[in-house]
Amino acid sequence: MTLLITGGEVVGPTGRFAADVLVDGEKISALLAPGTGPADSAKTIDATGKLVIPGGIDVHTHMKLPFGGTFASDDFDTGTKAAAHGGTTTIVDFAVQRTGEVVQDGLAAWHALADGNAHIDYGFHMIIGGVDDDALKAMDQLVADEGVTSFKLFMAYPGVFYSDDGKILRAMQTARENGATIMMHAENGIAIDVLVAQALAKGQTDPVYHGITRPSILEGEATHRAIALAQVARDTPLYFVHLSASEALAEVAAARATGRNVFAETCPQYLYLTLEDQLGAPGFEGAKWVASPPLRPRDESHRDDLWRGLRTNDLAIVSTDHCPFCMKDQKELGLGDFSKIPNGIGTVEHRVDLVYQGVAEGKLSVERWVETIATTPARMFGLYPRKGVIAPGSDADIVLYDPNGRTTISAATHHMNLDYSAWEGVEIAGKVDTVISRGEVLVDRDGTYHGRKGRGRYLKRGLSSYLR
Ligand SMILES: NC(=O)NCCC(=O)O
Ligand SMILES: [Zn+2]
Ligand SMILES: [Zn+2]
Repeated sequence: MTLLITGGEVVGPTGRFAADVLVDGEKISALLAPGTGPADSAKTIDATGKLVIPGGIDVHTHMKLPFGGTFASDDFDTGTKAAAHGGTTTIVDFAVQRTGEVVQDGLAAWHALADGNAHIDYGFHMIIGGVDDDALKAMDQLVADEGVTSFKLFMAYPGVFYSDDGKILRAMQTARENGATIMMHAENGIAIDVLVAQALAKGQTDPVYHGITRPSILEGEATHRAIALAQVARDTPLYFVHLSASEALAEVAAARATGRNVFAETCPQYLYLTLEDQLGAPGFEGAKWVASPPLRPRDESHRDDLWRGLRTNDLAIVSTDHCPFCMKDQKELGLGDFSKIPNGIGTVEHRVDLVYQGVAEGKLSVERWVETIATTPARMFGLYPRKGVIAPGSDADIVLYDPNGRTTISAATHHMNLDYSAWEGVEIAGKVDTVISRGEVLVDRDGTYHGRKGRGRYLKRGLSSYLR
């Protein structure tokens, strides 16, 4: 079946230009001069006045992540349907291995969660929570056979996912040999645990102390240490997830200035929200925004520095770290003890809009918007050019975006399985108009959903094509 998208402005790595897009089946078949497409297409969509962009790719989600005695409230059905509504047509989620567990069993468990349930295409990173000889061998096997080419390590969460510097170095050395990318949660978890215990001992139990006991300098220190370890491992490609702090960004920028394979993402919560305004909300309300790293102080330069980092490409990607927990029965596990609040914020449905708001406010070009939400995620994680670009031969994952539309975010209208919105009431000067996945309209102009669970396919990812 052919689909012709007419009258729009295509946005891609080479800039923005007027072109019609011809889709044949699941693939883009041609970009055409406006008005020159075939008259007999089975379906035509008028994209006049719309931006025509590659489907969003969110490379950091945690559907059903086990955390703090519960599980993230979105599964691959609800979470990927919500993603589609927000213009994301691919996610890369995190399969989990803990100390003593077999890596391949963790991957199989995530396939069991996702296969047959996802509405959009998906891949997996692998969390390595227990670095040992078997896990290091498994990394090679996942790269060679399973299409898992990126592995997340944690310098935080002692006793849960934490790896010491020796384990990190061994995993980096393994990745250096098999071509994988190491993804790092960079916070000094050992020092943070001391600060947490001291706060609780003083009766400081409100959510805001989650932020106060994870100071940004301890993200900066861990970032520096991880970069040094990667250098010792002969410049293993190193990607910092959910970077939140100026100090961490400065470390990444310094390493990149010397040509190192160091990359980083940030997330919308760090671009917009703050310790005082959200985490410091009255009573237990701040639990809605408990995530690690935490939201940073309003009057420090973190948010401005992160937007600048997105412009300079010291920050290459915006992902969500979508890890939602309902207030009822989940976040409430931390009533009276902030350290028991499950960590995570739900944003997978709003990333495309929230980053576009940066364009609307003059903080980001429309080209950088597309690069950071779709093209670079595809290149960084071995999905390009199948995904991440409007080009002949690429999957027909296409979003029409209305720069003249308006969006108001609310739990009353969102599709995530979450009993509140971390973004309640936020106004976006723009709107996702139509969402197409492999040539199929999932969300049409009036918001009707046409997708279905199980249509999403597992993506065996290649190695990064973004290395310096
Ligand atoms: N970030 C967070 O608070 N929860 C998800 C797990 C992780 O990314 O560290
Ligand atoms: Zn993390
Ligand atoms: Zn995460």
